[in-house]
Amino acid sequence: MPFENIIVETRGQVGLITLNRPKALNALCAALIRELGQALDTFEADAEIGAIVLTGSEKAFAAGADIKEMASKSYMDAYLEDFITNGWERVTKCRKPVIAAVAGYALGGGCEMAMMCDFILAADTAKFGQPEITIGTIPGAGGTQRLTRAVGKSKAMEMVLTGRMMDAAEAERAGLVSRIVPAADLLDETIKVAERIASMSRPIVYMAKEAVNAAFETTLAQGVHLERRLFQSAFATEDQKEGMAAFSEKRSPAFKNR
Ligand SMILES: CC(C)(O)CC(=O)SCCNC(=O)CCNC(=O)[C@H](O)C(C)(C)COP(=O)(O)OP(=O)(O)OC[C@H]1O[C@@H](n2cnc3c(N)ncnc32)[C@H](O)[C@@H]1OP(=O)(O)O
Repeated sequence: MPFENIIVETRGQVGLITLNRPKALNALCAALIRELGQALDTFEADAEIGAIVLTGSEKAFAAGADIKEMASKSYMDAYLEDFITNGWERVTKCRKPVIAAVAGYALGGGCEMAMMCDFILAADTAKFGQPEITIGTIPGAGGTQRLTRAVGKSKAMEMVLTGRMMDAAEAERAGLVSRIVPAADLLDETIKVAERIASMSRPIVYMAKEAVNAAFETTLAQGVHLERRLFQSAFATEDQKEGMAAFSEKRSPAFKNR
């Protein structure tokens, strides 16, 4: 499928989506968001793909929503098109794990898009921020909620109220990113991580992702209850039998995704 704002490739069992509007620092225009949704739909439907990587360029993962495109919207435009919900949250609906590989700027909607992924690997050049306040608005794609859950109220509030950026080291200390990788190795390392996930049992990966995500949506008791039921369900899979047999027989498991 031809895309104008993203590059879509596969690397073995990994689906790779590269945001590709270099002149606008990958600003997230409506067409890009539409294309991203189509690419995610394709990878979700592809039985060969076990994990997805979303990345940008060396200079920018994404510098936010396209300011020039949204500047003249009226309230009624924003309300009727459900501006920012529509399409943006597609990544949060993926069952396959989506990893953000972030180098350079991840600002505004760029930071929000990275946070919608399952986890973030950051280059040492990464800079995260919610600078919407500096252009007379507030985060509208989940930033006030996901950043607060990721780094706590104090840091999130400071960033949202001042627009200050966080570098990669601060983002790692605060728990926003899982780890930092030298910029030159970011994509290879992220694909390696995605390949490892893709080599695991697909249904078990889905269960694990569902259980971790529940931690953000439920009480502790409800989350632990869901985890227990999913854990018990794993015993209904062929892959649980295979994984545990392979351990005892000191060999690698051959998962069948069943
Ligand atoms: C999703 C919501 C609801 O939460 C809302 C948002 O996301 S609002 C957007 C939040 N993001 C920002 O406010 C960041 C805006 N960009 C910048 O502050 C700077 O571009 C920078 C600090 C990231 C980089 O600065 P610099 O290296 O000096 O490059 P520039 O010359 O500024 O940019 C190069 C080129 O890209 C265009 N650009 C950058 N960001 C955006 C954007 N978000 N929307 C549209 N276009 C963007 C910039 O205009 C330049 O293009 P030209 O004007 O030279 O054609």
